[in-house]
Amino acid sequence: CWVQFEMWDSDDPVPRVELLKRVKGCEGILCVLTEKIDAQLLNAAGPNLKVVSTMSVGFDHLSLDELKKRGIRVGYTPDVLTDCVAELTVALLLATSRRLIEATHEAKTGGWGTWRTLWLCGHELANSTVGILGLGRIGVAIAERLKPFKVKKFIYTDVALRPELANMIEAEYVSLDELAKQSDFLAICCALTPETYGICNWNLFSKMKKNAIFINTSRGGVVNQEDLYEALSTGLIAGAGLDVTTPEPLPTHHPLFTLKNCVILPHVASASYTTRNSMSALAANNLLAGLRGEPMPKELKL
Ligand SMILES: O=C(O)C(=O)CO
Repeated sequence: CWVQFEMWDSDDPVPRVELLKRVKGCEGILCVLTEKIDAQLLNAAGPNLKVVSTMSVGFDHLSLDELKKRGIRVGYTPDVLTDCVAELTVALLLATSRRLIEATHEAKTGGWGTWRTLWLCGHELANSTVGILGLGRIGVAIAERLKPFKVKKFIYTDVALRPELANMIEAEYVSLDELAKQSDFLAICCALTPETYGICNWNLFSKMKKNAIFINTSRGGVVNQEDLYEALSTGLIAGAGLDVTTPEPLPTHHPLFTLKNCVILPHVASASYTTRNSMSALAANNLLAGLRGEPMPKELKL
C-alpha cells in the first residue's frame, strides 16, 4: 500500500508539543521508547489512528489501557534484540564483577603500582549461583551465555512458573526472597509493569549476599535508586551494573555516579548496527501490516 509519511529526521526525540501537533489525523505512528503514547497523545491524533508501532521490546511508554479502549493495535520488536541485549548484559556483568572500569582508570591515572595481592579483586562466575528476575527470552539468552563460565546454578522468579524456558537453562524456580538470598549475581530481566515498579528495593537488597552483583538491563523503574545507593555505599552488596536508570539520561551529579562499585551505561543494550536495523525493519513492517489490517509480524496482544 502507498503510505504518506512524515519523519522526524533527527536522532533526538521530537519535542512533545511538535509531536502533539503533527500526529493529528495520522492512521499510524512509529515511535521509539522516548515517546509517551498516552491519552493526551491519542486524543491529539484523533479517531483515524489505527496502529502504534514501537521500535522497542519494552512497552512501558505506551498506555495500553488507552490503546485498547480505542481499538488501536500495537506492534513491538521482541526477539530481534535478544542476542544483542544478552551480550551487553554479560559484558556489563563482567565489567562490574571484575571492576574493569576502575581498573582501566587506575592504569591510566598512576594508581598502578606493583602487583598487589588483593588489589582490584572482584568476584568470579565460576561456581556461582546466578539469579534471574523475570525469565523471558532475554533471561534465557543471558543464562546460555553465562553457562560456559561454569556457573553452578541458575535460579529465577517470575509471576508464574516458566517451565519451558526454565528447562532450556535448567533453572530452578524460587521465591523473590530466596532469589535475593541465594544469588551471587542477580540479573533483572523483567518488563516494567505496576507489579515490578520499584521491586528492587531495600527489602530485596537487605536480603542479598555481601558479595552479590546486581545487574539491570530492563528498565530503571524496577529499581528504587535511593535504596540501591544505600546498599552499594554501605557495602550491603558488592556492586551494580545499570544500563537503565530513572530518569534517562541520569543527571551527571547523581550520587550513583560517585560510587566506584556502580557501573552505569547510557541505555545501550540493543545498540549494535545489526540489531537496530532489524528493530527498525520490524517496526516498519508491523506498522504497514497494521495499516493494511493484516496480521503483524509481532503484535502485542492487548
Ligand atoms: O527495546 C527496548 O525496550 C529498549 O530498551 C531498547 O532496545
